[in-house]
Amino acid sequence: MLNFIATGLVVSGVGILVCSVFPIWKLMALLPREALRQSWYVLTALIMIFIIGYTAYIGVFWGAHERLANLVVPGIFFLGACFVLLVNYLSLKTTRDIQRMPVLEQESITDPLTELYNRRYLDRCLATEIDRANRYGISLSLLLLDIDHFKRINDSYGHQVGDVVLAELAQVIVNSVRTTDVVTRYGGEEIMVMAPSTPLETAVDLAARLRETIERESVDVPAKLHPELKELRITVSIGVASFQDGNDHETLIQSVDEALYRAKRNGRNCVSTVRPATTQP
Ligand SMILES: Nc1nc2c(ncn2[C@@H]2O[C@H](COP(=O)(O)OP(=O)(O)OP(=O)(O)O)[C@@H](O)[C@H]2O)c(=O)[nH]1
Repeated sequence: MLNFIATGLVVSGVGILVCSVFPIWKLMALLPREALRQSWYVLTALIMIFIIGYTAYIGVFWGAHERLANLVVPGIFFLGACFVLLVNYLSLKTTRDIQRMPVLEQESITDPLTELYNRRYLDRCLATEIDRANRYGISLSLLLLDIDHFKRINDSYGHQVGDVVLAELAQVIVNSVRTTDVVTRYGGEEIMVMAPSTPLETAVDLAARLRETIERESVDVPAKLHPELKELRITVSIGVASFQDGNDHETLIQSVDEALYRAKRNGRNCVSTVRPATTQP
């Protein structure tokens, strides 16, 4: 009976060691060429030597396990094999997690529909830019765009068409601003552009240019979403606000929100600031 148990432990150990090679193969496929591969080849070679050693042990000590104490070595063999499997599996999992980290980080700051940055990212960037503006006296402006009567588009053509409109609008905006500007999906159909080193007048010009471009360009609607509707035209209202000494995050956001509200109140499809000046189409 004890011989049977000892053989069972060692044979199971061999099986576990064989299995422990698979995580290494998978892990090596994930690693960049030659990076650390040598070490994993050495580990694989050691596992092969262990397997030979385990097998030799069975042959040499066949039928020699008559006392309970004789099970200590087969027991250690078995647990050693479990240890190797666990270490290899955890190494594979850790490597996968590390490789996924940049993807997860990107996903956590990206809006999936528009592929713009999300509000979390804006808050982070805005805090940094406000610090910079405060310290070095650099200008900083925000533009808040809101699609006019977007509810009507959703109600008339469906939410999927609304989603297409949002995604295309996002691309138009991204293609129209500087690469240093940060474009984010701020809310449902609101898009915020943070323009560092941009004074109010320049930001208002940018907003006017964006408004015109959006009014001029039509949104292509895929036939499968709405067979009769090939293209759709939209307009946006834009609020603009700039950083002034002593402004904090909340005040700046409140100002741009207020400016957008003014633009809506002034009849939509226009640009407005918290100051009285308003540019009409
Ligand atoms: N398709 C789609 N619609 C959205 C999304 N997020 C918000 N909305 C819709 O946006 C609409 C916003 O409606 P309102 O706040 O009444 O604004 P509006 O109709 O654009 O009117 P004004 O802003 O006053 O010109 C609602 O119908 C929301 O359901 C989205 O991700 N996809």
